Order: sequence, then structure tokens, then C-alpha cells
Amino acid sequence: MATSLMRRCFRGALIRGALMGRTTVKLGSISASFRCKYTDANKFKGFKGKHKPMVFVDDGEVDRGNGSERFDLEDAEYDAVVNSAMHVQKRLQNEQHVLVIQPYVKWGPKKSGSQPEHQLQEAEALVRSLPKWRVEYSLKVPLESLEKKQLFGAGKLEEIKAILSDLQTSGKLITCVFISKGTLTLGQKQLLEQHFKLPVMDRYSVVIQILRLHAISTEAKLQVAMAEIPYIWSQMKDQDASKGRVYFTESQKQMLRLRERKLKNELATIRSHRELLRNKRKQKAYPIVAVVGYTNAGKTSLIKALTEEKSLEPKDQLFATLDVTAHAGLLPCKLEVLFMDTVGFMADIPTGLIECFVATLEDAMLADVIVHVQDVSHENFLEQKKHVETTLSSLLKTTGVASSHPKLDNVINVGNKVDLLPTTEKPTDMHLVSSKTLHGINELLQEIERQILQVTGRQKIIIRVPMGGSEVAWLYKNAAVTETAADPKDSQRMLVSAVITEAKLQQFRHQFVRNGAR
Ligand SMILES: Nc1nc2c(ncn2[C@@H]2O[C@H](COP(=O)(O)OP(=O)(O)OP(=O)(O)O)[C@@H](O)[C@H]2O)c(=O)[nH]1
Ligand SMILES: [Mg+2]
Repeated sequence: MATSLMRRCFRGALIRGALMGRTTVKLGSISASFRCKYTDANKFKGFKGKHKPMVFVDDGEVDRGNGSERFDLEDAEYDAVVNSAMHVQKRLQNEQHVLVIQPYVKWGPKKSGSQPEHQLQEAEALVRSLPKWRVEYSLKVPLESLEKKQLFGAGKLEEIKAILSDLQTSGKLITCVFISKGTLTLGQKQLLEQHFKLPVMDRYSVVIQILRLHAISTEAKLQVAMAEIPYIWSQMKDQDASKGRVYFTESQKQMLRLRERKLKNELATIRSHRELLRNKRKQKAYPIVAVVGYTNAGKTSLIKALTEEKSLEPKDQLFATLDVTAHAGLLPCKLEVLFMDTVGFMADIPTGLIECFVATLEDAMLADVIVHVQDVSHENFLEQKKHVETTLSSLLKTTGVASSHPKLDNVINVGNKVDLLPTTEKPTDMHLVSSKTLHGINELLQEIERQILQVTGRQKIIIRVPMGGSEVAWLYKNAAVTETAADPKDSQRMLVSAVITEAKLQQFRHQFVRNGAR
């Protein structure tokens, strides 16, 4: 027991040593130094249970050597611009009492793809993801098209105004109107604001407000800042085209250009840093399992269940996770793997917003195995599944990933929240689990192990080696030793169980088999 604990600590120390602290990597001509930050350092003092809790966040901090400056996101001039373009606030101090409107096309070729009821539920969930925001009233509005210059026709507009006025006279406080459409043009927004006499927000600006709240690492903050820029540009272009009131001045446009350039540079640096980290992990040969899925499907909860890591905090909020974090876990064969938590997907989010998170998703797509988590208790889960699959395959084409991974054929489909489903309605074509009750978790770990061993060309072996020989140290260094035991047939030898790649096995044979290892 004591030896097994020591062995675990030894291997854990190897991983920690590799991932913690300031490290310099040299890859060919590139050299960079970076820092990885554990979010729960106390956990590393000892191991309990079968898994070692470990998490590190790549905080995106890159050593720039001779004092080049870090880009400062705080900028009062920018805050004024972003506030007038999308009504987002720097700090969410104010309560918002929201009227949610879900416009949809009922007939014709432009008929909305998703059910309006589901879209409305998602819009309400977005509002509830902001701590001081309340949905006061919500309604669906059928339209012929979502592209009309004024969005709503005169009749519909009067109907909405009457509802708003009834709400206000009955004593309900309404402080803003959320039109659940990807983006509204500046013209549509201004007109609606004049009619409602309230700030009007679209899906893009509400999502940005959530992302601002949940961004913790430098990289996530930069990505959110970058995601705001295309929206502001589109509003500025609308202003120029409409020749109406000037909301944005020339000097503000210049400031935006400069900010965009700086953000691009900063993100490019982080991107190359991320690549170094990726290579570093590859060199260390830890198999990577990326966990992807629709927002709120239970990605963080599943990783918590798979790794038994107590520090992870799943939340009933959309876009709760914005940082890609890696969490160490053990497969049943005792091979150590890293589970990567990722940003969730959501339909009707304009591509400009998603693009800023592409670098983090690229990491996920390059994993050895991808676990696609789906919330099977959600009435719309098949549509959510399709959305994730379509976005992943289009990302595959637009990023450089396709050259090394032409197809996403390493995906394990997992149906989560099965505890919320009646027994008669369970789908049969996926691994059903409950991250809450831990139902199906061991079976899923077995499946992940099977795929990891297959994809990474590893195999489980038991080798008989001389007691106290250099073979054991070699195996600890070059393979994942999972168990050692005295050989019952020969007191001079021991049996070592290990998970090893074919190449390393050949090397071992070449080096030792003549010396008597079998
Ligand atoms: N009943 C039940 N609830 C679950 C299960 N798994 C997750 N949840 C709940 O679902 C909500 C979302 O869980 P998360 O793990 O944060 O989901 P996520 O996919 O990481 O969400 P984002 O990071 O926002 O994309 C939380 O309230 C969880 O407690 C499950 O198996 N059963
Ligand atoms: Mg999460």
C-alpha cells in the first residue's frame, strides 16, 4: 500500500514538475518561457482516492523578454464606445428587469430553423445567467422576415408597446428590452429605443455581457475584448450608411482600429504560446481527452465525475466555462490522461463571436479523443447535437487542424443527465451517464481507455524483469507503470504491468530482452 502510494506520488510529481512553475521550452528555433498556474495548489500536498486532483490553467502570460509592454484592456474612451454600441457595462452593478422578445419567421423559405419556444427558453436562460438580471415578461412575435429595416411592422410594434405599457401600469418595472436575434442593425435598435423609451439589446450584446462576467484568464479577457470589435464596427458602418445622427466620431474609429491591432498581436502571441504548450504536452506524451458540447450540457460536471476533482464548480449558467483548463485523471488501467474542459457552443451566435474562441477549440480538436457531451434531458438535445457537430466540422475546415486530423473520427458521444429521463425514453446509440449520480461513469472510462489505447498505439503489457535491475527504472521513465508485484515463480524477478507505446516496447526489447527481461 505504502509503495503504491509512493509510486503514485512519484508519477504525480513528474507531471506536476512538468506543468507547474516557469518553464522554458525550446522547439527548433523557437524559444519561449511561460507560466502555468494551478487553480488549487493545496490539492497537491497529497493524494486521496483513486484519482489525483490536478488542474492547471494556461493563463496566457507570455514572457516578452526585454520589457515590451502588455496591452492594457482598461480604456475609458473605449468603454464609452462599447457602452453606446451595445449597452454593456463594465461592472454589473445595476439590476436589470428585462422584457424578452423572441422574433421568428413562421412561414416561407426563411422560416426559423429552431422551434421558437426553444429559442425563447434559451433567451431566458441567457438573461438568467447574469446575476442581477430578471426576466419580467417574455413573448414570441411571428414575422414575415427578420431582415426588415424596422424589424417589426407598424401593427406588431403597437401590440408590443401596448404590452409594455400594460406591464408598466400594473407596476412592473422594465429597464431594458432584449430582442433575441443575433444582431440588430443600429437603425433597428435606434427606432425600437425611440418607441420603447428603453435600451434595446440583441443576442450578441447579452452574450458579450455574460462572457465579460465569466472571463477569468488573460486569454479569455482578450478574446472577449476581441469579440466585441466586429459588432462595434458593424454599428459604425450602419451609422455611415444611414447618414443619421453621429454616434461614433472619427477619433473613436481610430481608437478602435488601434485597439483591434493590439488585440490581434496579443492574441497571436498567445496562440503561438498555446502551440508550444500543446507540443510540450505531446512531448510528455500525456494522452488528451477534450470534452466538448453545447453550453450547460454538463461538460464541467462530467470532468468532475471522471476525475473526482472537488475544486471544479459546475454552474447552472450559460457560458460558465470560458477558459480551457486541463484536469488530470486516471484511466482504469492507471494510465494518466488530461481531460480538457472547453467553451460551450450555442446556436444563433454570430460567427464573429465564435471566431475569437477558435484558438481554444483548435486545441480540443487536436486531442487524442473528443468526448461530445449532450444533455439528453433537454427537449431540444438533437438540434443541439447537430449544431455542435456542424460547427466542429466547419471549424475543422477553417482552421489548420484538417491537415493533421482530416476527419473527426475519434468522437465518443455521451448522453448526460440521464437521471432526469424517464426509463422509457432513453436513447440507445450513445453512452448514457449522469454526472450527478455517477451512473455509467465507470463504463465511460472503460470506453475512453479503449479508444485512447487504440488511437495512441499504446498497449497494456506485463513484463517479468530482474529484481532491482535498470529495467524497472527505464519502464518508469518511458511507460506508465500501473502495478508491480513479486514473481510467484521466481524470487529473483518481479512482474511489472505497464501501458506502453509500440515504439517504446521495441526500444525496451532491443535494450533489455537479451539481458533476461520477458
Ligand atoms: N440532474 C443533473 N444535472 C446535471 C448533470 N450534469 C450537470 N448537471 C447540471 O447542469 C448544469 C450545467 O452543468 P455544467 O457542468 O456547468 O455545464 P457545462 O457544459 O460545463 O456548461 P458551460 O461551461 O456553461 O458551457 C449545472 O447546474 C449542473 O449541476 C447530471 O448528470 N444530472
Ligand atoms: Mg463548464
